[in-house]
Amino acid sequence: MSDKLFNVIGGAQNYAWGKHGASSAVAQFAHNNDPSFPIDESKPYAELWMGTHPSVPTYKAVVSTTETGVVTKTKGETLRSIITAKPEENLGSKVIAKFGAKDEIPFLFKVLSIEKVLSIQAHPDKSLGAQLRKADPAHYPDANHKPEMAIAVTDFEAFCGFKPLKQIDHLLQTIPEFRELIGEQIVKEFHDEVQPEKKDDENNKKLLQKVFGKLMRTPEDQIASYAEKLVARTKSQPELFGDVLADLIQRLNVQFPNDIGLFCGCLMLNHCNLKKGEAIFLQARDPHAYISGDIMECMAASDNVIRAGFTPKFKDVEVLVNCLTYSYNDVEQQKLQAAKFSRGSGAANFALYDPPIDEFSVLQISFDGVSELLVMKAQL
Ligand SMILES: NNC(=O)[C@@H](O)[C@H](O)[C@H](O)COP(=O)(O)O
Ligand SMILES: [Zn+2]
Repeated sequence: MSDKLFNVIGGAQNYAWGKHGASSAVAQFAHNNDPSFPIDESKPYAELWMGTHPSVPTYKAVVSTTETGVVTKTKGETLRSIITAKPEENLGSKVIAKFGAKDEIPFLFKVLSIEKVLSIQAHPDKSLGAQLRKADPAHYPDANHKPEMAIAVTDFEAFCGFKPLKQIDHLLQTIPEFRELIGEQIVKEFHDEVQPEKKDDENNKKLLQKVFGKLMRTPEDQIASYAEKLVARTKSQPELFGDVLADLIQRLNVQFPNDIGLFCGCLMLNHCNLKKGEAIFLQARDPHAYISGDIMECMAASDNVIRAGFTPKFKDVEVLVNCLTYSYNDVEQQKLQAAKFSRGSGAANFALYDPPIDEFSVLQISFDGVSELLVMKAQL
């Protein structure tokens, strides 16, 4: 086998929101790849990283077979050191010229297995990534942007992007707790001035930022008391929300009681459901939060996350409120359709997930359920 095609051993992240033990796709994939990977039923296995990001090294697997024919794998050198040793050979001059690095691949590839909702978050673009890294290196581990794509491996749900403005206006008009938190003046301004039919309109985005900013700057104790009333209303007047939204608020309230995410996520962001094989693409500065399911995720090589709700981790509310795109769209527009792969042939089925960025595309190769491979390449 070519020395350029080799098996790697990725690294797992045990974030609290991950599925536990062997129910986690992360634990299954890691153990299937490396039988010495221990699975502890009491532990969450949230992410499996494969890439050259220094936060979680990936290793070349050293495969050996014992006299009795048992295949064992041990960690060899890191993928980062292999690339650094021969950058031209391993990355190619075009990738080096395009992305400027000689010690890393331009993307990071992950498996995520989600039991509890992830943080309401966004990721910086390149200029903000560099600023955050310089200003706050403790919370921002690199200077890169982090556009990302999620491909559903099982049924998957997520918040992605702001709801259509008409839906937000309707919720502001009909849900007292939401209306009172935002305040009559902004609610009226939004209702009178917003023009939902206008796509990508600057004034619409300013009005949306006013609503979101007012909400996100509300003191936590005030949020908690309003959230308690909101959850009670989903039970006393579910018709105001619709069954799906009422259920979602109740379900996430169990995970993060009286959290601001019940307002900024459930009432302002699109609730997106993906079937296996469907995908969403999140530009830098798009608000999102993954809710449940197993996915393959590919992103630019970064771990910069700007959080503001549904999380015990560091929240950077002002940075988030000031950086978002405030684009708004319906759920279907958020999905990324797989394209035909013209160079594919033979018995396999090919699906190309090709987002509008340079760092990666993802090619899914499946052999009628026998096995599926996901291959990435930097677009040049
Ligand atoms: N949208 N998904 C991602 O960005 C993942 O790659 C991140 O690693 C997770 O969002 C991190 O989530 P927490 O900050 O632990 O809530
Ligand atoms: Zn994200």
